[in-house]
Amino acid sequence: MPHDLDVQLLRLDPDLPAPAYAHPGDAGADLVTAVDVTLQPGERAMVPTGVALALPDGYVALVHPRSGLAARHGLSIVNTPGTIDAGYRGEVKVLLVNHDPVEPVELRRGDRVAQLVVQRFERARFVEVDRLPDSVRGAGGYGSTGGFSSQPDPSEES
Ligand SMILES: O=c1ccn([C@H]2C[C@H](O)[C@@H](COP(=O)(O)OP(=O)(O)OP(=O)(O)O)O2)c(=O)[nH]1
Ligand SMILES: [Mg+2]
Repeated sequence: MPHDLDVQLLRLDPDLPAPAYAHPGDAGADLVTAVDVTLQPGERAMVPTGVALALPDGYVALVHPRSGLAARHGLSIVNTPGTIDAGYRGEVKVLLVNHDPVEPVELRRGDRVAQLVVQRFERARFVEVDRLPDSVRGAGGYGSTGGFSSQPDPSEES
């Protein structure tokens, strides 16, 4: 079990719950929307969560979608995962989007709309070189290893 990290939290909207983990061992603490919002198909909206944080140096909080809402309603986050920098002191906001092609998504103040994953990160020192070391993958990417095995590549059909 990871140790608990103290993260300073300011409740800007004291009637709303603080971010909370639903189960022991969960990676994401649920965030709620502070406002009612209805998203039409394809529509996006930036919703406030009623909280601000001061993360310790060397940590980041990532705003992830909730899979249940994604599966049931097509609700996701435009910039998933959103990045909350350690130095950010403003309100945590969630840029929601309704991916359902037909149904609107209706959210009420207090609904859990996203989850916050707090992680350590490394800060890179970018060391410029004239040539990168060889690797097995090389420059291959973007599907270079093939696609779905159930769908044969038409160029290989006889
Ligand atoms: O989902 C998000 C993403 C970002 N932020 C806040 C915290 C973050 O520290 C700040 C800046 O985010 P980011 O660096 O992703 O956006 P940017 O477009 O690069 O803005 P900036 O120029 O302020 O860095 O906005 C949120 O509240 N929610
Ligand atoms: Mg930025």
